[in-house]
Amino acid sequence: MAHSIHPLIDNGITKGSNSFAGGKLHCHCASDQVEITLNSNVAHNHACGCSKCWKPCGSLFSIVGVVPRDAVSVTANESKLSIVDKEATIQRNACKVCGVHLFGRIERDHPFKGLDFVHVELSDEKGWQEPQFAGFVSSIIEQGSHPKEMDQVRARFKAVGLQTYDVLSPVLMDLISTFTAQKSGIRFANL
Ligand SMILES: N[C@@H](CCC(=O)N[C@@H](CS)C(=O)NCC(=O)O)C(=O)O
Ligand SMILES: [Zn+2]
Ligand SMILES: [Zn+2]
Repeated sequence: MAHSIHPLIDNGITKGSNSFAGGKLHCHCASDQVEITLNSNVAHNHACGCSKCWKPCGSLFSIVGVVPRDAVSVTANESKLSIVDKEATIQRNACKVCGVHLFGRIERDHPFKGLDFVHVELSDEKGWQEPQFAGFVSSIIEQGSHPKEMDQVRARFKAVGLQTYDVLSPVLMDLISTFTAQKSGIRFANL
């Protein structure tokens, strides 16, 4: 298949480092780059096929992970940031000039509130957690991928050892449903 899944997947996955404690992200501008400093590695790093997550040019998927929002600071050119869609659950802060998304933040009541969504390929440092799974895989059809190519796309994730899901992984879906249940008044013993 001609299409790139994502540069961090296409040629096999490079494992991250458990001792890696963060680094800097930069947008794609040639000058006056927006710079984000992360004082943490990412968790739940994954490929996302949805239409809203930022993808590098020519790739079918985004790679996105989370960090505690307290670990995120804008350290240069903050004035170039703007929120892509203020109504979305994840408020994606993008560079107004190059379009790269620097971080996504949740302000409403949500199981992932307190975590920011980031793309570690925007960093030159090595050691970031490697992708753990692929989510929202079927969503690439909504952006024009042919339905008959989906088996091939899923096979390419399997070939590098990643499970594919059409929403999120079971761990994350269980977290979301637990939050929803607790909000409705259900109490779980021994959680
Ligand atoms: N099929 C839809 C799925 C969009 C979607 O639900 N994306 C997920 C994964 S990032 C999400 O949590 N979205 C919340 C948001 O974008 O604010 C699309 O591709 O646009
Ligand atoms: Zn930029
Ligand atoms: Zn997404």
